[in-house]
Amino acid sequence: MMKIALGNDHRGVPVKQRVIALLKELGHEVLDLGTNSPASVDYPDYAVAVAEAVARGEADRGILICGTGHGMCIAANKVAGIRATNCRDVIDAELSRRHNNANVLCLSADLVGEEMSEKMIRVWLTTEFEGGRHARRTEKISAYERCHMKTEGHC
Ligand SMILES: O=C(CO)[C@H](O)[C@H](O)[C@H](O)COP(=O)(O)O
Repeated sequence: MMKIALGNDHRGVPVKQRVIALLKELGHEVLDLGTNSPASVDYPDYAVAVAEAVARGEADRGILICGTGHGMCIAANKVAGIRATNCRDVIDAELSRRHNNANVLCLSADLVGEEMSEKMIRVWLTTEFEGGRHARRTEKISAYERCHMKTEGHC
């Protein structure tokens, strides 16, 4: 079982409640980093909070939800050690694990139904990274991070 950090903007609040119920049903621990209000917020604040929790090892994986998933994905990938992918179907979610070892799953609250989001989460949580040639590629990303990215601390 894993500890999953969750973050969302105002558009993701209802989907997040479904995601929490699913994760608990599957026996995972949830670290809910907000928001839990319909008031408008800025997605980078939640993307970075979740990404840093995963990068620091405070959570095993992260799930982020905004209107499209794009903003969350762009922001989360600014944190060293994060491989966030914005997925729209089950194959997408599976390949993001098998080939990319994705540790943050970004979801669209507006463009993907809750049933599909649940299916993607089930697959994403249970699919292993294949390693091999894919590990060589993710290691190149890690090498870039080590050379060019700050690994801790905010500006
Ligand atoms: O980040 C996004 C787009 O890439 C998300 O869809 C946001 O949820 C969206 O931009 C928020 O927009 P709003 O009009 O302020 O609700």
